[in-house]
Amino acid sequence: QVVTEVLQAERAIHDEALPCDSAQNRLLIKNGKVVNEDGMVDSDVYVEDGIIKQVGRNLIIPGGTRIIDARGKYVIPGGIDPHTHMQLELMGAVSADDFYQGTKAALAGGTTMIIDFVIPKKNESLIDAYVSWRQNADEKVCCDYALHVGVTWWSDRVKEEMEQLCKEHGVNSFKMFMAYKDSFMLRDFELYGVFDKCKQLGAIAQVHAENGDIVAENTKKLLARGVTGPEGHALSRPEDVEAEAVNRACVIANQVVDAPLYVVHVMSKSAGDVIKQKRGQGQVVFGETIAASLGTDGTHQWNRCWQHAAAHVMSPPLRPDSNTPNTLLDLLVLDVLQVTGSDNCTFTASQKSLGQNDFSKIPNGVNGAEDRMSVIWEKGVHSGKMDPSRFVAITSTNAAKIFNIYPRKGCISVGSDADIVIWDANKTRTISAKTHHHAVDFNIFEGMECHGVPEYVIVSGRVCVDEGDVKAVQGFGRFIPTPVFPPYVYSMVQQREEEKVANSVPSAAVQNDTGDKPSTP
Ligand SMILES: C[C@@H](CNC(N)=O)C(=O)O
Ligand SMILES: [Zn+2]
Ligand SMILES: [Zn+2]
Ligand SMILES: [Zn+2]
Repeated sequence: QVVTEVLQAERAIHDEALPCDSAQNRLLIKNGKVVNEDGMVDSDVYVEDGIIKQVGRNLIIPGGTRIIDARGKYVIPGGIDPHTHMQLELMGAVSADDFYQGTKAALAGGTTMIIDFVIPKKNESLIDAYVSWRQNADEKVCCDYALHVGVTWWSDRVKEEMEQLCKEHGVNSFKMFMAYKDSFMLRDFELYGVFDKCKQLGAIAQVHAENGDIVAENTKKLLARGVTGPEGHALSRPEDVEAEAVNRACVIANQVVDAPLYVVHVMSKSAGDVIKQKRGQGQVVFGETIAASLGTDGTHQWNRCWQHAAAHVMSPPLRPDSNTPNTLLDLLVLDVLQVTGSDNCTFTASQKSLGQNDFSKIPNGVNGAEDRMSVIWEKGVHSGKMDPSRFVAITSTNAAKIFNIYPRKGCISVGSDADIVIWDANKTRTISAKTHHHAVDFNIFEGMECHGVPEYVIVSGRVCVDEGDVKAVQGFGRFIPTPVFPPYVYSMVQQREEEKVANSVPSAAVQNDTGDKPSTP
């Protein structure tokens, strides 16, 4: 009851905050090339009251409409970043990008919606954690957002709260950690129970896939041998420690009988190969990789500058194999992986120094929310590996479909929210901590020149990046509920269930005339 009142009160405050004077209200985007995941067309887009009202040529529009000339530019759906950690308390620090600065940075890069993670402490109520995340986010976000919820412990109460979150609070996805032993990690039998509950609820089960026991043992051994630097982090959790957990999560999800699975931050070829194999066997499993794994690699963890190396520490680690970025891009082209996020979880140099003498104490996380789309355009589209439609699919549409907010989000079509980016493919920008909008003094893509720059970023019809100038409005973003049973995820699962029922002829019916029992298969 209290929770509902808090949320209702917030929503009321929030809705007042949505200024919509007429000048902001009507927009016509002319002469652009509209790109959706299924194709591109030269077309104009008319927006009113935050909604796309018309798409086509020679549109009839009312006076007082602001006109943006998108000649020579792409008009794409606003990016959706399904993996952020704004102001997350982790390993003794709070991530530096809060919901204001982090979403401002996201906007600057062309992302118009984030999905952040509520991460309850062990034995903490999931609902209480959710309420505090909402209170932190609602008053600060500059773009729309949704929430995944972490399941960091397991009990009947957790089961009930998962159900409540799905039925009353617009949550349809839960993240389980197979690493972070002694803090968030769940055991296999617990994963089995959570996956089963997710399936009953029509929710998406997400996993952070690393073998937490092996990481813990390797860490002890490395520290005992005097390896305390950031390189120890990468050495403690090599690729096959990730791939093993991906495989185990898939096996458990399969044994739960077709529980859909979403593997977050796939960081290696080995993990990608497991997903390729499981999808090839017909398992409903989705793979997400992140800007960091596409734009840089793990060699930096051996950098002689401690701060430089520590700034690249995240989990699963960036891989020292310099072919990894290209391999993961190829998996995105092949639809082995479907989604790109940022896993934006930034810590300043002084926060990273908590692990000065012990790599296992370096707060895990890197930046990515601002640079995700430009990095992927440069590495994916400008390089000729994928076309603009595939870029839209992996940076926006697929996340919208998986988390069941499509076509409200993730496409340029009549009736969709007016979350639109006018994208200049010919313009370049050089990424730097000196110019980025993050709250940290380091950027893992420092010096990288990217083709693909957002010229305008429009959120619910409001121009929040205007000819490159970021005009973010604190608290303007809204919480977007994500409904259960996304067709993109569950239609195949439900079809198989029906088939199974239809084909499971009752045993009595097959009893032959001698009356003996049919032999069991
Ligand atoms: C805690 C969070 C961010 N940190 C990271 N990926 O290293 C995660 O594991 O996704
Ligand atoms: Zn994770
Ligand atoms: Zn340095
Ligand atoms: Zn994460």
